[in-house]
Amino acid sequence: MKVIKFGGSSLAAGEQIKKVFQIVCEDPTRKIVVVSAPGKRSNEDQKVTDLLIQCAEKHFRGENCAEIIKAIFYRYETICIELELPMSILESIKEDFAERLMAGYKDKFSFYDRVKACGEDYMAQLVAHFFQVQGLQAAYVNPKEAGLIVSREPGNAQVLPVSYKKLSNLKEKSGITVFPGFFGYSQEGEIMTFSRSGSDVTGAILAKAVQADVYENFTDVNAVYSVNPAIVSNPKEIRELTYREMRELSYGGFTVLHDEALIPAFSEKIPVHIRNTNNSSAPGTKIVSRREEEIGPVVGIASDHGFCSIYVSKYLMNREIGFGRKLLTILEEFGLSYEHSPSGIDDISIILREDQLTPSAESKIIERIKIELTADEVVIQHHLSLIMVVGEGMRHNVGTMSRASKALAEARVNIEMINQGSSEVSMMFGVKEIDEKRAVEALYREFFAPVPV
Ligand SMILES: Nc1ncnc2c1ncn2[C@@H]1O[C@H](COP(=O)(O)OP(=O)(O)O)[C@@H](O)[C@H]1O
Ligand SMILES: N[C@@H](CC(=O)OP(=O)(O)O)C(=O)O
Repeated sequence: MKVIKFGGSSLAAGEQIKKVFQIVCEDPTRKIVVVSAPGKRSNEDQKVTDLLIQCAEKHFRGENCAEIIKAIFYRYETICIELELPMSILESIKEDFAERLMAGYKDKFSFYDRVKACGEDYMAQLVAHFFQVQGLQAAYVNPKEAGLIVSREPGNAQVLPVSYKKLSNLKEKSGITVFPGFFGYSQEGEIMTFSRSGSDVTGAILAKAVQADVYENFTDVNAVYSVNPAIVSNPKEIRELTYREMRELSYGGFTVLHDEALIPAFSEKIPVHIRNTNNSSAPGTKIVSRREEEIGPVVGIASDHGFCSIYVSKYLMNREIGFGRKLLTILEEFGLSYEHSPSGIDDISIILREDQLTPSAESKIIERIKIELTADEVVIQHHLSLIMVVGEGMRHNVGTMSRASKALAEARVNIEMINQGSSEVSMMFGVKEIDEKRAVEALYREFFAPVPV
């Protein structure tokens, strides 16, 4: 049995949904279909999820949402027209939406989640209906009814282990199950979404629950490329990656797959196959435990911006028991999560996403570190990008770090910090945001091919 997930780009318009139908019909083992909300039809377009977020925020502020609601339903109406579906299906969806806006809520973020989840929920209902009209035995299944129970963390939910047993019953269902991605229900019965792009996570959870032979993730690219195609044009396609490599790369900025989507698949050793809805004959990229082909030392270079670093130095820091714990406790008390913490004898840097910090929190943090830890120096550096150079081959290959740093030096990129994961599968370079593109191009040139700059 295969679990097959289609991203927003594969569901943006009727034309795309017809391709989805063809793909599902091509293989009778494709039994569970996870869908996202309609994505962008062009670069200028908006994702339905983004429209829903704007709507929820406006409604929460007590502003008039008529225009934005119109824009949301225009997307579904267009799809119904393109698929020749009866407009009556939209009526029940519109009623449901009005109820969701009006019903009470515990807090702002759980209200947002209830609205955000509509994108996937309505898409799954339309897709199931379309499949039925085409003569396929198909049914929409709601995550609550199926037992997808998640933690009560609005916008950042995690699946609870209790879900798997109940979800495994989906295996027994006849016909095609059409399942909305991106959200589950808390134990109290509230809708909670995963973090953005979380339909990938739903697909992986279902693949684990039903012990699928493969989790197919259909998107709009022929493969996972060795570098983001928005940075380097026509980059090399990757045929096979290990779970570990893909997790590092997704975390590092390969938005093609959510980094948390690898965890359920990895624990059950279910291969993940990234494929293109617009070119289903392309071989795609397989993500597996062990790679047949020896590539490397580097398989991919990912990058992301929007980081800052808190640099703390104190003479004899290495001898002070509990220094790191106390520092992290201060950050914890401000509700901050951190990404990396490269350290030296007398100094340590904590790297975090800067959108978590406000200017006032920033000055309070600096003050507390200076006073409570009697630090000699505390400096926050903003606008950093992190570049992850990833490959299993780096573990038994000498000189990769020196090749990377030489390439960066030749491109006149100053390395702000370096960190090598203990697994030796990745190296991280912190650079200024303005240098990110140049740095990635230089590393790509060094490890893969010449890049016209
Ligand atoms: N290394 C990479 N390989 C392939 N695609 C990448 C990579 N890095 C970023 N992407 C982007 O990921 C996009 C696909 O992910 P996403 O937009 O979330 O698709 P979907 O709508 O199918 O969920 C691609 O169109 C591409 O722009
Ligand atoms: N629609 C949600 C969840 C998702 O997975 O979308 P996509 O498959 O388009 O990345 C979002 O935009 O975050």
